[in-house]
Amino acid sequence: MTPQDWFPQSWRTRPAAQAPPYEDEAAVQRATDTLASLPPLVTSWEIERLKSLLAEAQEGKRFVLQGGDCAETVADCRPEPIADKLKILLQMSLVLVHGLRRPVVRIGRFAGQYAKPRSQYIETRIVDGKEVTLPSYFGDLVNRVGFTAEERRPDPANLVAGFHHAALTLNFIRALVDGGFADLHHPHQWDLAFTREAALSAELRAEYERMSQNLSDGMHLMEALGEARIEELTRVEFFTSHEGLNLPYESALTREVPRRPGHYNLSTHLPWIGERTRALDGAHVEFFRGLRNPVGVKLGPKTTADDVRQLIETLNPEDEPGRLIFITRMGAKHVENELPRLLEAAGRHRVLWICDPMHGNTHSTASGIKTRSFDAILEDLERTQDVHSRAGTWLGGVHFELTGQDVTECVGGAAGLSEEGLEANYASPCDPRLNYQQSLELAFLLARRMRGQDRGQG
Ligand SMILES: O=C[C@H](O)[C@H](O)COP(=O)(O)O
Ligand SMILES: C=C(OP(=O)(O)O)C(=O)O
Ligand SMILES: [Mn+2]
Repeated sequence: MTPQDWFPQSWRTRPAAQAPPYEDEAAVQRATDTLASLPPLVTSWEIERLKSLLAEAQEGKRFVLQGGDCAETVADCRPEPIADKLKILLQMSLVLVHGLRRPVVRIGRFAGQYAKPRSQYIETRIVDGKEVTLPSYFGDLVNRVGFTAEERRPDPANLVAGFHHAALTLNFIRALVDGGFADLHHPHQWDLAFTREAALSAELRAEYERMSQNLSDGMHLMEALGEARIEELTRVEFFTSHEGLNLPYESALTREVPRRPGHYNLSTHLPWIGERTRALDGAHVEFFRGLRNPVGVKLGPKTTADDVRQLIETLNPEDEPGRLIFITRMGAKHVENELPRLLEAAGRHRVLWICDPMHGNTHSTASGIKTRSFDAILEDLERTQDVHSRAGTWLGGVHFELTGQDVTECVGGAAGLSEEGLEANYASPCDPRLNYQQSLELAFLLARRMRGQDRGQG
Protein backbone atom coordinates (compact mmCIF):
# COMPACT_ATOMS: atom_id res chain seq x y z
CA MET A 1 0.00 0.00 0.00
CA THR A 2 2.86 2.39 0.75
CA PRO A 3 4.65 3.09 -2.54
CA GLN A 4 8.24 2.01 -2.87
CA ASP A 5 10.87 4.17 -1.19
CA TRP A 6 8.23 6.44 0.30
CA PHE A 7 7.93 7.55 3.91
CA PRO A 8 6.34 10.71 5.36
CA GLN A 9 9.64 12.59 5.25
CA SER A 10 10.94 11.26 1.91
CA TRP A 11 10.02 14.62 0.30
CA ARG A 12 13.05 16.12 2.07
CA THR A 13 15.35 14.67 -0.58
CA ARG A 14 13.61 16.74 -3.30
CA PRO A 15 13.55 20.47 -4.02
CA ALA A 16 10.60 22.09 -2.22
CA ALA A 17 9.29 25.10 -4.16
CA GLN A 18 7.82 27.92 -2.07
CA ALA A 19 9.42 26.67 1.18
CA PRO A 20 9.19 29.46 3.81
CA PRO A 21 12.55 31.05 4.67
CA TYR A 22 12.62 29.89 8.31
CA GLU A 23 15.65 31.14 10.21
CA ASP A 24 15.55 28.66 13.06
CA GLU A 25 15.28 25.03 11.91
CA ALA A 26 15.39 23.76 15.51
CA ALA A 27 12.24 25.79 16.25
CA VAL A 28 10.55 24.23 13.19
CA GLN A 29 11.47 20.81 14.53
CA ARG A 30 10.01 21.63 17.97
CA ALA A 31 6.78 22.84 16.34
CA THR A 32 6.43 19.74 14.18
CA ASP A 33 7.19 17.48 17.17
CA THR A 34 4.29 19.17 18.97
CA LEU A 35 2.01 18.71 15.96
CA ALA A 36 2.97 15.06 15.67
CA SER A 37 1.96 14.47 19.28
CA LEU A 38 -1.53 16.00 19.03
CA PRO A 39 -4.78 14.25 18.04
CA PRO A 40 -5.59 14.64 14.34
CA LEU A 41 -8.25 16.89 12.82
CA VAL A 42 -9.96 14.27 10.68
CA THR A 43 -10.14 10.49 10.53
CA SER A 44 -9.32 7.90 7.91
CA TRP A 45 -13.01 6.86 7.92
CA GLU A 46 -14.07 10.29 6.78
CA ILE A 47 -11.30 10.42 4.20
CA GLU A 48 -12.32 7.05 2.74
CA ARG A 49 -15.95 8.17 2.66
CA LEU A 50 -15.01 11.32 0.74
CA LYS A 51 -12.97 9.19 -1.65
CA SER A 52 -16.01 7.02 -2.36
CA LEU A 53 -18.15 10.10 -3.02
CA LEU A 54 -15.50 11.52 -5.32
CA ALA A 55 -15.43 8.20 -7.16
CA GLU A 56 -19.14 8.67 -7.85
CA ALA A 57 -18.55 12.25 -8.92
CA GLN A 58 -16.01 10.92 -11.42
CA GLU A 59 -18.74 8.76 -12.86
CA GLY A 60 -21.10 11.71 -13.26
CA LYS A 61 -23.36 10.71 -10.37
CA ARG A 62 -22.44 13.61 -8.09
CA PHE A 63 -21.18 17.16 -8.35
CA VAL A 64 -18.54 18.76 -6.14
CA LEU A 65 -18.76 22.26 -4.72
CA GLN A 66 -15.43 23.34 -3.24
CA GLY A 67 -15.04 26.84 -1.88
CA GLY A 68 -13.86 29.23 0.75
CA ASP A 69 -11.28 31.90 1.38
CA CYS A 70 -8.12 32.29 -0.64
CA ALA A 71 -6.28 32.64 2.67
CA GLU A 72 -7.99 31.81 5.94
CA THR A 73 -6.74 33.97 8.80
CA VAL A 74 -6.66 33.39 12.53
CA ALA A 75 -8.22 36.85 12.94
CA ASP A 76 -11.29 35.56 11.07
CA CYS A 77 -11.55 32.45 13.22
CA ARG A 78 -14.79 33.89 14.65
CA PRO A 79 -18.34 32.54 14.65
CA GLU A 80 -19.89 34.90 12.07
CA PRO A 81 -17.45 34.48 9.17
CA ILE A 82 -17.37 30.71 9.67
CA ALA A 83 -21.15 30.32 9.91
CA ASP A 84 -21.63 32.68 6.93
CA LYS A 85 -19.24 30.57 4.86
CA LEU A 86 -21.24 27.45 5.69
CA LYS A 87 -24.47 29.24 4.84
CA ILE A 88 -23.36 30.41 1.41
CA LEU A 89 -21.94 26.98 0.60
CA LEU A 90 -25.22 25.40 1.73
CA GLN A 91 -27.30 27.81 -0.33
CA MET A 92 -25.15 27.28 -3.40
CA SER A 93 -25.28 23.53 -2.98
CA LEU A 94 -29.05 23.66 -2.72
CA VAL A 95 -29.23 25.58 -5.98
CA LEU A 96 -26.91 23.04 -7.60
CA VAL A 97 -28.81 20.01 -6.25
CA HIS A 98 -32.01 21.49 -7.60
CA GLY A 99 -30.55 22.43 -10.97
CA LEU A 100 -28.40 19.37 -11.60
CA ARG A 101 -30.70 16.79 -9.99
CA ARG A 102 -27.65 15.24 -8.40
CA PRO A 103 -26.31 15.14 -4.85
CA VAL A 104 -23.61 17.71 -4.21
CA VAL A 105 -20.43 16.97 -2.28
CA ARG A 106 -19.55 20.03 -0.18
CA ILE A 107 -15.88 20.67 0.42
CA GLY A 108 -14.72 23.81 2.22
CA ARG A 109 -11.44 25.56 1.69
CA PHE A 110 -11.33 25.84 5.46
CA ALA A 111 -9.97 24.54 8.75
CA GLY A 112 -6.39 24.74 7.52
CA GLN A 113 -6.20 26.93 4.38
CA TYR A 114 -3.44 28.95 6.01
CA ALA A 115 -0.42 28.56 3.70
CA LYS A 116 -0.02 30.69 0.58
CA PRO A 117 2.39 30.38 -2.35
CA ARG A 118 3.41 33.77 -3.74
CA SER A 119 4.61 35.10 -7.09
CA GLN A 120 7.18 37.30 -5.31
CA TYR A 121 9.08 36.25 -2.20
CA ILE A 122 9.58 39.83 -1.07
CA GLU A 123 7.41 42.92 -1.03
CA THR A 124 8.56 46.53 -1.17
CA ARG A 125 6.50 49.46 0.07
CA ILE A 126 7.15 53.10 0.83
CA VAL A 127 6.80 53.62 4.59
CA ASP A 128 7.22 57.15 5.96
CA GLY A 129 8.85 58.20 2.71
CA LYS A 130 11.37 55.32 2.77
CA GLU A 131 11.49 52.14 0.71
CA VAL A 132 11.04 49.10 2.95
CA THR A 133 11.47 45.51 1.73
CA LEU A 134 10.14 42.59 3.76
CA PRO A 135 9.25 38.93 3.12
CA SER A 136 5.89 38.54 1.35
CA TYR A 137 2.87 37.33 3.29
CA PHE A 138 2.86 33.51 3.04
CA GLY A 139 -0.34 32.84 4.98
CA ASP A 140 -0.99 32.70 8.72
CA LEU A 141 0.70 29.31 9.03
CA VAL A 142 3.94 31.16 8.31
CA ASN A 143 3.73 34.90 9.05
CA ARG A 144 1.23 37.77 9.34
CA VAL A 145 -0.14 40.18 6.78
CA GLY A 146 0.83 43.40 8.67
CA PHE A 147 3.76 45.19 7.04
CA THR A 148 6.32 45.19 9.88
CA ALA A 149 9.49 43.16 10.16
CA GLU A 150 8.11 41.34 13.19
CA GLU A 151 4.84 40.38 11.49
CA ARG A 152 6.49 39.28 8.26
CA ARG A 153 9.13 37.11 9.94
CA PRO A 154 8.33 33.43 9.24
CA ASP A 155 7.67 32.16 12.76
CA PRO A 156 7.56 28.37 13.35
CA ALA A 157 5.20 28.95 16.31
CA ASN A 158 2.55 29.80 13.68
CA LEU A 159 2.54 26.14 12.61
CA VAL A 160 1.07 25.17 15.97
CA ALA A 161 -1.16 28.26 16.20
CA GLY A 162 -2.54 27.49 12.71
CA PHE A 163 -3.31 23.92 13.74
CA HIS A 164 -5.15 25.13 16.86
CA HIS A 165 -7.26 27.56 14.84
CA ALA A 166 -8.01 24.87 12.26
CA ALA A 167 -9.20 22.67 15.14
CA LEU A 168 -11.41 25.45 16.55
CA THR A 169 -12.88 26.12 13.11
CA LEU A 170 -13.59 22.47 12.43
CA ASN A 171 -15.05 21.95 15.88
CA PHE A 172 -17.54 24.77 15.28
CA ILE A 173 -18.42 23.46 11.81
CA ARG A 174 -18.97 19.95 13.11
CA ALA A 175 -21.16 21.26 15.95
CA LEU A 176 -23.28 23.33 13.58
CA VAL A 177 -23.72 20.51 11.10
CA ASP A 178 -24.43 17.87 13.75
CA GLY A 179 -26.81 20.20 15.55
CA GLY A 180 -29.13 20.45 12.54
CA PHE A 181 -28.05 23.87 11.23
CA ALA A 182 -27.51 22.30 7.83
CA ASP A 183 -30.73 20.28 7.68
CA LEU A 184 -31.99 20.47 4.11
CA HIS A 185 -35.57 20.47 5.37
CA HIS A 186 -35.14 23.99 6.71
CA PRO A 187 -33.16 25.95 4.15
CA HIS A 188 -34.65 29.25 5.39
CA GLN A 189 -32.44 28.84 8.47
CA TRP A 190 -29.41 29.54 6.33
CA ASP A 191 -30.48 33.01 5.26
CA LEU A 192 -27.73 35.44 5.87
CA ALA A 193 -28.66 38.56 7.75
CA PHE A 194 -28.61 40.60 4.58
CA THR A 195 -30.47 38.17 2.28
CA ARG A 196 -33.66 40.07 2.73
CA GLU A 197 -32.01 43.40 2.33
CA ALA A 198 -30.56 44.81 -0.83
CA ALA A 199 -27.81 42.22 -1.20
CA LEU A 200 -29.86 39.99 -3.50
CA SER A 201 -31.72 41.22 -6.54
CA ALA A 202 -35.49 40.79 -6.25
CA GLU A 203 -35.38 38.31 -9.12
CA LEU A 204 -32.73 36.10 -7.52
CA ARG A 205 -34.39 36.28 -4.13
CA ALA A 206 -37.71 35.17 -5.58
CA GLU A 207 -36.05 32.36 -7.51
CA TYR A 208 -34.17 31.16 -4.44
CA GLU A 209 -37.29 31.21 -2.29
CA ARG A 210 -39.34 29.38 -4.93
CA MET A 211 -36.66 26.79 -5.34
CA SER A 212 -36.11 26.13 -1.64
CA GLN A 213 -39.87 25.85 -1.12
CA ASN A 214 -40.15 23.35 -4.00
CA LEU A 215 -37.26 21.38 -2.66
CA SER A 216 -38.63 21.31 0.84
CA ASP A 217 -42.09 20.24 -0.45
CA GLY A 218 -40.48 17.58 -2.63
CA MET A 219 -38.55 16.18 0.29
CA HIS A 220 -41.58 15.97 2.50
CA LEU A 221 -43.45 14.17 -0.28
CA MET A 222 -40.62 11.71 -0.85
CA GLU A 223 -40.44 11.03 2.86
CA ALA A 224 -44.18 10.44 2.98
CA LEU A 225 -43.77 7.94 0.13
CA GLY A 226 -40.95 6.18 1.98
CA GLU A 227 -38.40 6.97 -0.71
CA ALA A 228 -35.15 5.27 0.33
CA ARG A 229 -32.79 7.73 -1.33
CA ILE A 230 -34.14 10.69 0.63
CA GLU A 231 -31.71 10.15 3.47
CA GLU A 232 -28.86 10.14 0.98
CA LEU A 233 -30.12 13.26 -0.79
CA THR A 234 -30.74 15.28 2.32
CA ARG A 235 -27.76 14.27 4.43
CA VAL A 236 -25.56 17.30 4.72
CA GLU A 237 -21.89 16.69 5.20
CA PHE A 238 -18.94 19.01 4.92
CA PHE A 239 -15.43 17.98 4.10
CA THR A 240 -12.31 20.06 4.52
CA SER A 241 -9.55 20.85 2.06
CA HIS A 242 -6.50 23.06 1.80
CA GLU A 243 -3.37 23.46 -0.28
CA GLY A 244 -0.83 21.02 1.16
CA LEU A 245 1.94 23.56 0.75
CA ASN A 246 3.85 23.59 4.02
CA LEU A 247 5.41 20.14 4.06
CA PRO A 248 6.83 20.24 7.61
CA TYR A 249 3.22 20.84 8.79
CA GLU A 250 1.58 18.32 6.44
CA SER A 251 4.06 15.54 7.13
CA ALA A 252 3.86 16.01 10.92
CA LEU A 253 0.15 15.25 10.64
CA THR A 254 0.57 12.25 8.32
CA ARG A 255 0.16 8.97 10.13
CA GLU A 256 -0.62 5.30 10.02
CA VAL A 257 -3.95 4.34 11.55
CA PRO A 258 -5.11 1.11 13.18
CA ARG A 259 -6.79 -1.37 10.87
CA ARG A 260 -6.10 0.37 7.56
CA PRO A 261 -2.98 0.09 5.44
CA GLY A 262 -0.92 3.09 4.36
CA HIS A 263 -0.53 6.66 5.56
CA TYR A 264 -3.21 9.32 5.88
CA ASN A 265 -2.71 13.06 6.03
CA LEU A 266 -5.04 13.70 8.96
CA SER A 267 -4.83 17.51 8.77
CA THR A 268 -7.58 17.59 6.14
CA HIS A 269 -9.78 15.32 4.05
CA LEU A 270 -8.58 16.64 0.71
CA PRO A 271 -5.15 18.23 0.35
CA TRP A 272 -4.21 19.64 -3.03
CA ILE A 273 -0.97 20.56 -4.80
CA GLY A 274 -0.86 24.09 -6.18
CA GLU A 275 0.04 25.19 -9.68
CA ARG A 276 3.40 26.52 -8.45
CA THR A 277 4.48 23.33 -6.66
CA ARG A 278 3.41 20.49 -8.96
CA ALA A 279 6.89 19.79 -10.46
CA LEU A 280 7.14 16.06 -11.07
CA ASP A 281 10.52 15.77 -9.42
CA GLY A 282 9.61 18.19 -6.62
CA ALA A 283 8.99 17.62 -2.92
CA HIS A 284 5.20 18.09 -3.09
CA VAL A 285 4.52 15.39 -5.67
CA GLU A 286 6.86 13.08 -3.75
CA PHE A 287 4.98 13.70 -0.49
CA PHE A 288 1.51 13.37 -2.01
CA ARG A 289 2.21 10.13 -3.85
CA GLY A 290 2.35 8.22 -0.56
CA LEU A 291 -0.90 9.51 0.95
CA ARG A 292 -4.10 7.48 1.08
CA ASN A 293 -6.23 10.67 0.89
CA PRO A 294 -7.86 11.77 -2.33
CA VAL A 295 -5.50 14.39 -3.77
CA GLY A 296 -6.04 17.38 -6.01
CA VAL A 297 -3.61 19.00 -8.42
CA LYS A 298 -4.12 22.47 -9.87
CA LEU A 299 -3.42 22.66 -13.60
CA GLY A 300 -2.79 26.01 -15.26
CA PRO A 301 -2.56 26.87 -18.97
CA LYS A 302 1.13 25.91 -19.23
CA THR A 303 0.48 22.29 -18.21
CA THR A 304 1.64 19.84 -20.87
CA ALA A 305 0.02 16.57 -21.92
CA ASP A 306 3.13 14.87 -20.61
CA ASP A 307 2.69 16.52 -17.18
CA VAL A 308 -0.81 15.08 -17.05
CA ARG A 309 0.31 11.58 -17.99
CA GLN A 310 3.16 11.60 -15.47
CA LEU A 311 1.05 13.05 -12.67
CA ILE A 312 -1.45 10.26 -13.22
CA GLU A 313 1.28 7.65 -13.30
CA THR A 314 2.93 8.99 -10.12
CA LEU A 315 -0.11 9.90 -8.05
CA ASN A 316 -2.55 7.20 -9.09
CA PRO A 317 -0.65 4.30 -10.64
CA GLU A 318 -3.38 1.83 -9.75
CA ASP A 319 -6.19 3.96 -11.17
CA GLU A 320 -7.97 3.95 -7.81
CA PRO A 321 -11.49 5.44 -8.02
CA GLY A 322 -11.89 8.81 -6.27
CA ARG A 323 -8.17 9.25 -5.70
CA LEU A 324 -7.12 11.91 -8.24
CA ILE A 325 -8.67 15.29 -8.93
CA PHE A 326 -7.43 17.70 -11.54
CA ILE A 327 -8.51 21.23 -10.75
CA THR A 328 -8.09 23.18 -13.98
CA ARG A 329 -7.56 26.95 -13.71
CA MET A 330 -6.90 27.99 -17.25
CA GLY A 331 -8.39 31.47 -17.45
CA ALA A 332 -11.30 32.26 -19.75
CA LYS A 333 -8.99 33.17 -22.64
CA HIS A 334 -7.03 29.90 -22.55
CA VAL A 335 -9.61 27.22 -21.83
CA GLU A 336 -10.46 26.38 -25.41
CA ASN A 337 -6.85 26.15 -26.54
CA GLU A 338 -5.30 24.45 -23.55
CA LEU A 339 -7.86 22.16 -21.91
CA PRO A 340 -8.71 19.71 -24.74
CA ARG A 341 -5.19 18.24 -24.96
CA LEU A 342 -5.14 17.66 -21.19
CA LEU A 343 -8.45 15.79 -21.32
CA GLU A 344 -7.10 13.76 -24.19
CA ALA A 345 -3.84 13.00 -22.35
CA ALA A 346 -5.79 11.68 -19.35
CA GLY A 347 -7.61 9.33 -21.71
CA ARG A 348 -9.64 6.75 -19.88
CA HIS A 349 -7.78 7.02 -16.57
CA ARG A 350 -9.96 7.80 -13.58
CA VAL A 351 -9.79 11.52 -12.97
CA LEU A 352 -12.28 13.90 -11.41
CA TRP A 353 -12.24 17.18 -13.34
CA ILE A 354 -13.03 20.30 -11.37
CA CYS A 355 -12.95 23.85 -12.71
CA ASP A 356 -11.36 26.65 -10.67
CA PRO A 357 -12.47 29.74 -12.63
CA MET A 358 -10.73 32.09 -10.19
CA HIS A 359 -6.97 31.73 -10.47
CA GLY A 360 -6.65 32.15 -14.24
CA ASN A 361 -8.67 35.35 -14.20
CA THR A 362 -6.88 37.63 -11.74
CA HIS A 363 -5.78 41.11 -12.83
CA SER A 364 -4.80 44.36 -11.17
CA THR A 365 -6.67 47.63 -11.62
CA ALA A 366 -4.83 50.78 -12.70
CA SER A 367 -4.54 51.68 -9.02
CA GLY A 368 -2.96 48.30 -8.23
CA ILE A 369 -5.88 46.44 -6.61
CA LYS A 370 -6.02 42.70 -7.35
CA THR A 371 -9.45 41.77 -8.67
CA ARG A 372 -11.37 39.35 -10.86
CA SER A 373 -14.34 40.02 -13.06
CA PHE A 374 -17.56 38.11 -12.55
CA ASP A 375 -17.95 37.88 -16.33
CA ALA A 376 -14.51 36.32 -16.84
CA ILE A 377 -15.20 33.82 -14.04
CA LEU A 378 -18.51 32.86 -15.63
CA GLU A 379 -16.98 32.68 -19.09
CA ASP A 380 -14.19 30.41 -17.82
CA LEU A 381 -16.81 28.09 -16.31
CA GLU A 382 -18.96 28.07 -19.43
CA ARG A 383 -16.07 27.42 -21.78
CA THR A 384 -14.78 24.66 -19.52
CA GLN A 385 -18.21 23.03 -19.55
CA ASP A 386 -18.33 23.27 -23.33
CA VAL A 387 -14.89 21.73 -23.76
CA HIS A 388 -15.88 18.85 -21.48
CA SER A 389 -19.12 18.27 -23.25
CA ARG A 390 -17.38 18.22 -26.65
CA ALA A 391 -14.77 15.78 -25.31
CA GLY A 392 -17.41 13.56 -23.71
CA THR A 393 -15.92 14.05 -20.23
CA TRP A 394 -17.86 15.07 -17.12
CA LEU A 395 -17.11 18.37 -15.42
CA GLY A 396 -17.57 17.01 -11.93
CA GLY A 397 -17.23 20.12 -9.82
CA VAL A 398 -16.33 23.74 -9.28
CA HIS A 399 -13.79 25.43 -7.02
CA PHE A 400 -14.37 29.01 -5.89
CA GLU A 401 -12.68 31.56 -3.70
CA LEU A 402 -15.65 33.03 -1.88
CA THR A 403 -16.94 34.34 1.40
CA GLY A 404 -20.40 34.58 2.93
CA GLN A 405 -19.70 38.20 3.76
CA ASP A 406 -20.54 41.32 1.86
CA VAL A 407 -17.05 42.16 0.61
CA THR A 408 -16.07 44.17 -2.48
CA GLU A 409 -13.22 42.25 -4.08
CA CYS A 410 -14.44 40.95 -7.47
CA VAL A 411 -16.04 43.33 -9.99
CA GLY A 412 -19.36 42.70 -11.76
CA GLY A 413 -22.36 40.56 -10.99
CA ALA A 414 -25.97 41.70 -10.89
CA ALA A 415 -25.18 44.46 -8.40
CA GLY A 416 -22.66 45.82 -10.90
CA LEU A 417 -19.74 46.31 -8.53
CA SER A 418 -17.26 48.60 -10.31
CA GLU A 419 -13.51 49.09 -9.88
CA GLU A 420 -14.26 52.33 -8.04
CA GLY A 421 -16.31 50.35 -5.52
CA LEU A 422 -13.54 47.87 -4.65
CA GLU A 423 -12.13 49.83 -1.74
CA ALA A 424 -15.44 49.93 0.18
CA ASN A 425 -14.86 46.56 1.85
CA TYR A 426 -11.82 44.80 0.43
CA ALA A 427 -10.87 42.39 3.21
CA SER A 428 -8.90 39.53 1.61
CA PRO A 429 -5.22 39.36 2.55
CA CYS A 430 -4.44 37.54 -0.71
CA ASP A 431 -6.77 36.94 -3.67
CA PRO A 432 -10.17 38.57 -4.34
CA ARG A 433 -13.18 36.45 -3.35
CA LEU A 434 -16.72 36.36 -4.66
CA ASN A 435 -19.05 37.93 -2.13
CA TYR A 436 -22.29 36.37 -0.97
CA GLN A 437 -24.44 37.69 -3.78
CA GLN A 438 -21.94 37.00 -6.55
CA SER A 439 -21.49 33.43 -5.29
CA LEU A 440 -25.19 32.66 -5.23
CA GLU A 441 -25.70 34.27 -8.60
CA LEU A 442 -22.96 32.12 -10.12
CA ALA A 443 -24.52 28.99 -8.64
CA PHE A 444 -27.84 29.89 -10.28
CA LEU A 445 -26.25 30.59 -13.66
CA LEU A 446 -24.23 27.39 -13.53
CA ALA A 447 -27.16 25.24 -12.43
CA ARG A 448 -29.43 26.63 -15.15
CA ARG A 449 -26.82 26.04 -17.79
CA MET A 450 -25.94 22.52 -16.70
CA ARG A 451 -29.58 21.63 -16.49
CA GLY A 452 -30.08 22.89 -20.03
CA GLN A 453 -27.16 20.79 -21.25
CA ASP A 454 -28.47 17.72 -19.43
CA ARG A 455 -31.87 18.16 -21.08
CA GLY A 456 -30.16 18.67 -24.43
CA GLN A 457 -28.35 15.36 -24.05
CA GLY A 458 -31.34 13.51 -22.66
O1 LIG B 1 -3.99 31.90 -4.08
C1 LIG B 1 -3.14 31.78 -4.95
C2 LIG B 1 -1.83 32.41 -4.83
O2 LIG B 1 -1.35 32.28 -3.54
C3 LIG B 1 -2.01 33.85 -5.15
O3 LIG B 1 -2.71 33.97 -6.34
C4 LIG B 1 -0.65 34.49 -5.25
O4 LIG B 1 -0.83 35.81 -5.39
P1 LIG B 1 0.38 36.76 -5.84
O5 LIG B 1 0.54 36.60 -7.31
O6 LIG B 1 -0.09 38.11 -5.44
O7 LIG B 1 1.60 36.34 -5.09
C1 LIG C 1 -2.68 29.03 -4.82
C2 LIG C 1 -3.87 28.74 -5.32
O1 LIG C 1 -4.12 28.46 -6.58
P1 LIG C 1 -3.15 28.02 -7.76
O2 LIG C 1 -2.20 27.01 -7.21
O3 LIG C 1 -4.10 27.46 -8.76
O4 LIG C 1 -2.48 29.27 -8.23
C3 LIG C 1 -5.08 28.69 -4.49
O5 LIG C 1 -6.01 27.95 -4.83
O6 LIG C 1 -5.15 29.43 -3.50
MN1 LIG D 1 -6.03 32.23 -4.24
